[in-house]
Amino acid sequence: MIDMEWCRSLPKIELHAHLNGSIRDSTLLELAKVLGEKNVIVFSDVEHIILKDDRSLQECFRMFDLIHVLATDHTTIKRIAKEVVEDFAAENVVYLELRTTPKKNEAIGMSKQSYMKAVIAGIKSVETVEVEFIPSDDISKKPVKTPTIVDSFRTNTKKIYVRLLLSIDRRETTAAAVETVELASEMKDSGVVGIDLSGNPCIGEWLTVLPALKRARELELPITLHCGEVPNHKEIQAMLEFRPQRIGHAIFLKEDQWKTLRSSNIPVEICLSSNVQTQCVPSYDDHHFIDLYNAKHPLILCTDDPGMFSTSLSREYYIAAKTFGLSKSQLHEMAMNAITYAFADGKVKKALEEIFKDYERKLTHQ
Ligand SMILES: CNc1ncnc2c1ncn2[C@@H]1O[C@H](COP(=O)(O)O)[C@@H](O)[C@H]1O
Ligand SMILES: [Zn+2]
Repeated sequence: MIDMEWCRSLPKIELHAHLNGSIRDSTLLELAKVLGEKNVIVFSDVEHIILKDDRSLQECFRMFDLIHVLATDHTTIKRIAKEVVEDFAAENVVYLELRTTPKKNEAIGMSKQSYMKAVIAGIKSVETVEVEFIPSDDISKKPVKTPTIVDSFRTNTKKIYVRLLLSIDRRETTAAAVETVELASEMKDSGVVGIDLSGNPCIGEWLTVLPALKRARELELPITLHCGEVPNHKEIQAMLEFRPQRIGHAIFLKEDQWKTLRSSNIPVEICLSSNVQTQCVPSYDDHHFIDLYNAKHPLILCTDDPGMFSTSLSREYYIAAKTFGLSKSQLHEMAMNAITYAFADGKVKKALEEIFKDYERKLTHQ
């Protein structure tokens, strides 16, 4: 029988998770309390908003504006990055491609660079699990031999690979978007593996961000786009023609756009809870996951915003199993296939394949 425990024990690959959408409620409440005491916000109003379930898509973006008020400074960003990695690792996520929008805030001396430095400091300060983040310098500094990821699984100590995507917010100007892309390129040796386009899909124009995405392509940075979260067919068309390495969501595609997607083989990051809770998809049963799955289209189960939608990657696998009647071996295969679509290099992918092989070996010996 497939239960949550089984889904948790399965090694998993997360390719679509936003840092500020992955914050624990308890941390948000704690941050809100501090700002409430300083009279920056009214705690009781904010408490109610944080604990609310089932937000519409537009309510989500209002919530993100609030989160960005609560989690502004470097210290808080560092703390959040640490907790988010620990939480994913606790779900047996063995490779996490975490995305975040580098933010500038002159009032507190924050630049896009210093924001990212705080994120990286957070990842490096994780305590509950071994983090493989920037292998070359990290490992050479370690005095004792670190176990390989396969060793870790044999002894049940955990290890997680973490890589970063820098997000462009659709509200940003072309210049700000280009700045993010240039920063991503500078940070290729610091764990950044690609670019994401996200933000409120009702705001911003494709042509505003296109120069930045073209620049990313010139710099050989893989790209993933939030595509079709709202029925903007002209934009969906332009995005598909751009041929990104991956897309997220892919909800409101017209018949001919489905055909284009299918023949393009662009992998789709599927976020079941996110799509249903925001009412972009009426129910799990109606989700396009199953059409893509049956058509053997490349897809990856992801959380989007586990904090915002009170979910986890294990739970997303469980929902897929329950809704679409998938077997253990189908879930296992889907989790393993995600390796192919990660933006990490070949060496990391090989190590991840080993983890899955080892997991299989363990299963057959049980
Ligand atoms: C629900 N579906 C979604 N659609 C589009 N963009 C989303 C999103 N969920 C999150 N984001 C994007 O991620 C930011 C929060 O994380 P970071 O501050 O970058 O770490 C949001 O402000 C939004 O731009
Ligand atoms: Zn997203």
